[in-house]
Amino acid sequence: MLVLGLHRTTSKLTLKSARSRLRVAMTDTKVPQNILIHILRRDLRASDNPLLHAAATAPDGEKFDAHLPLYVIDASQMDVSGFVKDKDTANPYKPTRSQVAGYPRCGPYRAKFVGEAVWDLSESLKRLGSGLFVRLGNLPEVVESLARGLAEKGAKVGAIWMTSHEGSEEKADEKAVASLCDNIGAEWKLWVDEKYFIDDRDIGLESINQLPDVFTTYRKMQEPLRAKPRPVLPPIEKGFLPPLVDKALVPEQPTPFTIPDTLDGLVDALASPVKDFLPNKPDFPEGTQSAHPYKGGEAGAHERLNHFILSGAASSYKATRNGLLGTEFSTKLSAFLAQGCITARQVHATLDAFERGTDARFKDVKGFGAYKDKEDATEVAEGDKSEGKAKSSKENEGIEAIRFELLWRDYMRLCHQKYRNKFFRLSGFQKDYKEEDAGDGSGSGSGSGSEGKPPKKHEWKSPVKERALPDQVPSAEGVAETLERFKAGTTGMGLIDASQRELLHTGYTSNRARQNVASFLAKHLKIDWRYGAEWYEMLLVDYDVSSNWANWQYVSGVGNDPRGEIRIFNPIKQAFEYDKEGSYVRAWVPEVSKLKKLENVFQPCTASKEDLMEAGLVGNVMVTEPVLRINYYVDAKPRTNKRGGFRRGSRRVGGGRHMTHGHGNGNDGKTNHANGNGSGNGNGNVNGNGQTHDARMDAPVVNGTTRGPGNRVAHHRGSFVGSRSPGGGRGGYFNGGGRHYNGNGNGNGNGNNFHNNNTNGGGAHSPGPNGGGPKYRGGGPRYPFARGGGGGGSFHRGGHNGSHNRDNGSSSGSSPPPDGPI
Ligand SMILES: Cc1cc2nc3c(=O)[nH]c(=O)nc-3n(C[C@H](O)[C@H](O)[C@H](O)COP(=O)(O)OP(=O)(O)OC[C@H]3O[C@@H](n4cnc5c(N)ncnc54)[C@H](O)[C@@H]3O)c2cc1C
Repeated sequence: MLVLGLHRTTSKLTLKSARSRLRVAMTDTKVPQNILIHILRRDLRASDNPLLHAAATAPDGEKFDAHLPLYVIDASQMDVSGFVKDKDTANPYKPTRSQVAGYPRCGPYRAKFVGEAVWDLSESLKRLGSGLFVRLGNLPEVVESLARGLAEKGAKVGAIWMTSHEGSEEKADEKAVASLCDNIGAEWKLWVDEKYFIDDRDIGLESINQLPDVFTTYRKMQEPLRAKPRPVLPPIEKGFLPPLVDKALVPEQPTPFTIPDTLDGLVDALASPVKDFLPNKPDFPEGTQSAHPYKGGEAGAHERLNHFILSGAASSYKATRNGLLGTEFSTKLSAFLAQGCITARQVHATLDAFERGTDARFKDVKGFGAYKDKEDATEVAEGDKSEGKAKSSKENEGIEAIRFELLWRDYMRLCHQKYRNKFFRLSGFQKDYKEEDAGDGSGSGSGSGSEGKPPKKHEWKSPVKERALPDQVPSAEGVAETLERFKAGTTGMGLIDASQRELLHTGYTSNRARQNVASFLAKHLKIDWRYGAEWYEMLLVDYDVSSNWANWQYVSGVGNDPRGEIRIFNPIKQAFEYDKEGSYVRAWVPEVSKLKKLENVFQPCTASKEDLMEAGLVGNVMVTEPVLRINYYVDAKPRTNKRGGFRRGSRRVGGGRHMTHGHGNGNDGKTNHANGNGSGNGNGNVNGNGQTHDARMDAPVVNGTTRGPGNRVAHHRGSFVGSRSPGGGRGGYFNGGGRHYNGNGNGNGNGNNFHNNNTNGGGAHSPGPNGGGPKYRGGGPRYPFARGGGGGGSFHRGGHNGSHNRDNGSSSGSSPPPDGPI
C-alpha cells in the first residue's frame, strides 16, 4: 500500500498534465471519451457475467464508447519472474510467499489453470467482437498506469467496474481502485459477485453478522434450494459489447516484463517458475491417472458439466461423492467455480434443465425430465396414476446433493465475509479462548463439549522455535521434519500419503481425502494447521480463499464445525471405508502396492518382516519411522505389529448393519500423548445431552477415537452429540481427565432415542437404552456410515483391555501400544 500511496501522489500530478493534454485532444473525435475499464479477476467467463451483460445491454445513449476488459496477473499473488523478457534482468517484485510457512502462494497447477482460463476468456471475448488486455503487476498500479497512459493520448476513462471478491488483499485493491476513480473523475462500480448459488441479495440476512454459525441452520433458512438461484443471464450477442478500445491507445506492459501472445507461452511463464516447489518430489506413479485432467476456461467448465450429466455421474453423485479415484465420482467443477469460469447458478440451470427434461442434449440419460413442479406433478398424477408419475416431483438425489454442496461453498464464503481475517488466525474464527471463560456456557456450537464449556484451548505444535510450545514433543526441529514427511507423502499413513502425493502430482485430491489430511495434521499430529492450509493454497488447482481456510478451520476444530474438537478422522478406518480394495493408496504410493493385506497397505509399518522383504520395503522410512502409528482392529484382531505390545480388544457388533471395524488405541505408559480408544457400533439415532444437530451429510465416522488418560480419574466432559441421521447414532465422548489424555468411548443405543448417553465410554458398562425403533436402523442406506456407538475407551495405561461394553453395541477396547512418535 505504501508503494500505492506514492504512486497516487505521482499519478495526481501526471493526471493533471494529462488532463490539459486531453483538452487539446478533445477535438479528435476518434479518441474515446467514455471508456469502460472492466477489471476481471475471479470471474473469467463471458456468459452469465453481469458486468459484461450490463455493458452489452445498455441503451444506446448510455453505452460506453469503448471497452477495456482487463486481466491483471497479480504480482502479489503469483510468481511473475517467468514474464521477465531478458533473463539477466531482475524481477522487481518480491517473491510471493505465504505468511506462516513461506510457501509460494500459487503453485504450478493453479497457475496453469488460470493461464488457460484467461486465454479462453480472451478467445470468447474475441468471438463477441471484443478482446482482453492482459497486464502484470500490482492491480491498482496497473489500472492507474493504464488510465494515465490513455489520458496522455487524449482518451478518457468514464468508469471502472469490478466484481467484489473476498480476501483482504482483494478488498484493499477494490479500495485503491475506488480512490483512483475519485482522482480521475471516473464512475466507480463494485458489483456483487454472482458466481454463487444463491445471490447475496436473496439470502434474507439484514447483516452478515446474522449469519448462523451452524451450516444446517443456514441451509434450513434457504430451503428449498432448487428454488433459490436467480436465472442465468441471457447470452451476449456478437457486436453488442462496446467497441474494444484501440490497442494503440493502451500502454504496453512495462519492462522488464512481456506478456506472451500464445497460450503455451502464457502457461509456461506462469507455471514454470513454481514447478520445483518440492525438492526430490517422488516420481509420478506409472499407470496412475489424474482425477483432474481438466483445462481452465469457460468452455472446459461447460464441457465437464455436460459430460457429468451425460455419463449419468450427476444422478449417482450422492452415492459416489466420497470416492477417491477417477474423474467421475464428483463433479470436478471446483477449479472452474473458483476462477469464475462458470457460475453455480449456471450449474444449477443445466442440472435443472436435465431434471425437467427441457434440454434435449440429455434426453437419453436416465432421469431426464423426471422432475415436475408439485402442481404439474399432481396434475399428471391425477391424469395418469397408473404410471405413478406423481412420484416424478421427487428431486434427483444426486443433483440434490450437488446443490447441497454448492450451498456449502456459498456458506464458506459468507463465513469469510462475517469473520474476515479471523479466517487466518491459529485460533480460528471461534471466540478466543481464555482460561477464565471455562464454564461460562459459551462453547461454540452444540457439540463441542458438555455443560456448554468452551472448547479446550488448542495447543499447536510449531516447527519454529519461537512459536513452539514450552514442553513441545517433539521439538521444533522434529515438527519441521514431520512436516516435510507430511508434504512429501511419506508419513507411513497410507491414505494421507496417497492424498498428499496425488496433490503433489496433480493439484487435486478429493474432499474425503482432504478431510482426512487436515484432521491428521491438526488432530493427530497437533501441528499448527495453517501449515496445511498454506500447502493447499499453493498446490490446489481449485484453491479458493474462503473454501480452503474455512474447511481447514472446520476440520481442525477451530471453525464452525459444531462438533469441533471431537470430530477426529481415523485415517485407517476411513481407508477401510472408502478405499475398500486399497486401489487409491496403491495407485499413489506405489511402494506399498506389493503388500497384500489391506491393513499393511494403509499402514506399512504393520506388515510382517517377510512381507516387507517381499515388497522391498525393509528400511523404508514409512516403515521404520512412521510419524504416527494407529492400532486398528479388523475381524476382532488387532492389526498392528507385535511391537505394539497390546492385548486384543474385541469387537462385538451391536446390530449396526455396516459395522465392520472396531479400533482401539492405547498407551504404553511412556508417552504423554498415548491414546485409549474404543469403538463399537449399535443401531440408532442417539443424541447425548438432548442436543440435536445436523452432522454434515458427509460427517465422518469418528467412533471411539480416544486420547488416552493421563491419570485414572476420568471425568465426563463431552457426553456426545449424535447424528440426527437415521442411519445411526454417534459415539459418546468422554474425557479422561489428564491434560493430554482423553478417553473416548462411543455411546450405544438401538433405535431412535434421543437419550442421554454420556455415561458410556471408557470402560462403560451401560449402553444407552434400547430403542430399536424400526425407523432408525443402523447404517441405513441413506447414511450408511453413521453409527450407533458401542465401544468404550480405555483408561488404562499399558497392557489392559479398554472397555467392556455389554449388551448392544460392541466394544473394542484397547490396550495400549505406543501411538508412536509424531
Ligand atoms: C481441508 C479442505 C480444504 C479445501 N479447500 C478447498 C479449496 O481451496 N477450494 C475449493 O473449491 N474447495 C475446497 N475444499 C472443499 C472440497 O474438498 C472441494 O470443493 C471438492 O473436493 C472439489 O471437488 P469437486 O468439484 O469434484 O467437488 P464436488 O463434490 O463435485 O462438489 C461440488 C462443488 O461443491 C463445492 N463444495 C463441495 N464440498 C465443499 C466444501 N466442503 N466446502 C466448500 N465447497 C464445497 C465445490 O465448489 C464443488 O466443486 C476443501 C475441503 C477441505 C476438507
